[in-house]
Amino acid sequence: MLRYLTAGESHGPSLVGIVEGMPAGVPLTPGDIDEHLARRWLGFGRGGRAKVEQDQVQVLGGVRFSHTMGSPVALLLPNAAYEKDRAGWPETMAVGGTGEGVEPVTLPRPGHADLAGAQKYGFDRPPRGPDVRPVIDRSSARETAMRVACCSVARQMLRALGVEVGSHVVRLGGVGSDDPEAWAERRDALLADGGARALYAEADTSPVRMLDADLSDAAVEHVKATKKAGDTLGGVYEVVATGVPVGLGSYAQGDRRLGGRLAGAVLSIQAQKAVEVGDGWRAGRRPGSEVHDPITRDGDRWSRETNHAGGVEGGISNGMPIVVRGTMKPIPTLIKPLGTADLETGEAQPTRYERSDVTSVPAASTVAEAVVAWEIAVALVERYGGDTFEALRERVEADRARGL
Ligand SMILES: Cc1cc2nc3c(=O)[nH]c(=O)nc-3n(C[C@H](O)[C@H](O)[C@H](O)COP(=O)(O)O)c2cc1C
Ligand SMILES: C=C(O[C@@H]1CC(C(=O)O)=C[C@@H](OP(=O)(O)O)[C@H]1O)C(=O)O
Repeated sequence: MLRYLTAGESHGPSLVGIVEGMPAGVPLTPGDIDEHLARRWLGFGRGGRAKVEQDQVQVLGGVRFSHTMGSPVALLLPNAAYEKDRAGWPETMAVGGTGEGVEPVTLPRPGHADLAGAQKYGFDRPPRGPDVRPVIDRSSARETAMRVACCSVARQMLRALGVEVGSHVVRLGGVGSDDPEAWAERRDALLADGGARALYAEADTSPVRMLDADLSDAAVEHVKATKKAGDTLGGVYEVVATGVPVGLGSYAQGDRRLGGRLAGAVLSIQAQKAVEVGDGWRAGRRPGSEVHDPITRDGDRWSRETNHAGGVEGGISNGMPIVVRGTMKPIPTLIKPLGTADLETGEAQPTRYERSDVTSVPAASTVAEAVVAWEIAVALVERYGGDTFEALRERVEADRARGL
């Protein structure tokens, strides 16, 4: 069984991660992980923290001679912010510190985890509060850096099997579209050329990870204007996986269905509010004759004329590219104040602004890539078994030889 856990606070010393169940023999270097960590920082609209962090992972266990060993892969990612950002913090906010001199935060932000988290863990009242800092520190999407690192281990396994996962942003606030027909031609040309890796490489050349140059320019202007207005933006992105074998997931139990697992993974990312698989919402508006993909026999392979299903039928991968779209809400920290109330006094107050992203949709798209890759890897190891990578690959190749 493949699984991972992350730990660590956004303004603590480090993030840590453990990836358990990776087969022995997967090629892996720290650079393979750093590639995706750097991609997570791409994207116009991020705030001051982007200038502080230089994410470079340390691999502390589970890898020797640039290959996994079947033992847990242990990862460490120091937070540069801990030392660089706030003078005096490391001492007073350390595990054994007193918090002295660090002002508590008592104005919870609408849309962030502040209030619900403080109520849940008792930081809304003495003796632990009122102070939402501990909530901010773990609910922060800083955690996605370690998630990307953990999932990158799985991506290396997938890559060695010819499976790639990529993404691109299709809407930033009011700019872009939710209709896949608007970008299908460009996307499919890239996929035909170099699979999902070509898709993400092309998206990475845009400051907002959009494929269309005019839209990309318009989105940058939209982010600038939104920032000037003291506001924030959400958006929509699409994740595509290519080279996925037939037969991952199952209809046999609800929790084994691939669509649910992919959707759950995307919604597990901070600030993600909706997911579509294939045609998604549009499938509900169209007759069956325009939604179901005609089956064809292509040489020794079964195929589909179209891919409205997004590569998943009956909760199982069907060999077509897997297509998932996610919607991210706007960032909850705004320069323009929102209404809140002070945890100490209950008095109505406007929110207070500290540095923040204006939009993080481009970053979120890379995190979604990572978690989609992870779910595909989990389903792949479930189907093919995974003590050694060589045995896994042999089984995948045997299936491929019979057209799966
Ligand atoms: C990559 C990424 C970066 C984010 N950056 C910020 C940020 O700078 N400021 C902020 O208030 N929220 C940011 N968020 C959103 C919050 O993390 C998120 O809204 C919060 O954890 C509450 O969780 P929820 O939105 O899932 O309810 C970011 C989210 C992601 C995925
Ligand atoms: C640190 C990251 O994102 C952070 C996510 C985040 C939030 O509230 O989710 C708030 C901001 O952190 P800070 O308050 O330190 O500026 C973002 O920068 C990261 O992506 O690595």
